Amino acid sequence: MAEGKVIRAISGFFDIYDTGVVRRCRARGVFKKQGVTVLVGDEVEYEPIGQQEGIVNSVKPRQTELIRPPIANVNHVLVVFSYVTPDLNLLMVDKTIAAAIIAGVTPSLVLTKRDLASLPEAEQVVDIYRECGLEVVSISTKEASSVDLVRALMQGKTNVVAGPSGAGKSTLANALAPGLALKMGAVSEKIGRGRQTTRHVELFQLDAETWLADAPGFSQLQLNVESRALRNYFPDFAAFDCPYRGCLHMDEESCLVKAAAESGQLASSRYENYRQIYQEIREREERMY
Ligand SMILES: Nc1nc2c(ncn2[C@@H]2O[C@H](COP(=O)(O)OP(=O)(O)OP(=O)(O)O)[C@@H](O)[C@H]2O)c(=O)[nH]1
Ligand SMILES: [Zn+2]
Repeated sequence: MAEGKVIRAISGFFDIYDTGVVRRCRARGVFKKQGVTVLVGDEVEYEPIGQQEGIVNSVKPRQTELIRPPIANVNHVLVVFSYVTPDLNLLMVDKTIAAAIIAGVTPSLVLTKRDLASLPEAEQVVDIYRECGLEVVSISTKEASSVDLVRALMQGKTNVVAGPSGAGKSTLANALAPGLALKMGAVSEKIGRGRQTTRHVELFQLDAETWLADAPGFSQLQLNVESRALRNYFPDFAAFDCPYRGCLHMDEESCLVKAAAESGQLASSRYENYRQIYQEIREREERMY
């Protein structure tokens, strides 16, 4: 039995990559009955048929599974935001980082348009997220040295890019892999400003161990978490050991996270954004029950 990786799914067929060769495969007939799904990113066992085809026999257990975009085994999210045009929105940055951690995927922060940003402001943001334990790069997408920094972050991982429109995601993809960006560019032109639904996730190989998922129309990961669990996905809060173990870091008198934000030991934006995201999830929960 051979093993490979699903890099594309097209109307009932799965393109399986195995040591330099891509085969168009079908899934075993019983998959449907057994409720087995095959996702892009899945590691599978397959039975080769001739040189170019095969049958997928089994799907290996997934490390991670993103729901939107539907993709398996991504282990790294490049969270791409620009300093300016559009202006950096730290609430959105914090949401995206939390969403990645909730999905079990490591986030790294890529701050673009460094050439247009003011230096002290830029350094402050970099510091906030390094304090959270993230890898942070501050780049000008058009400089080769910047692209090398990002490439180093991605090395050996299965990567997906998340970030708002205009942050420089396509420009970055173009610099990383010219062939890929051509495809991405063509797509975004066709779909214009509208929400697209027809194109599928696809994995592109950057080198032997490095993959980049192209998920058209995707910019924001979903926050699949209960309000009371949100605190577990702000790793920088763990340094402050609130006496009340169930502390939600909201309005508890003895909260050390809140105190740290007030004294400047913790970035106040991180704490304010936590509160905001907590409230948003609470409101969603209240509407549900
Ligand atoms: N000055 C400067 N401009 C940049 C940089 N990176 C990207 N840009 C420009 O910013 C604009 C938006 O870049 P895109 O790569 O299209 O952004 P995107 O995130 O792919 O946007 P969507 O396709 O809408 O999701 C383009 O005009 C780029 O040339 C940078 O580091 N510095
Ligand atoms: Zn607390």
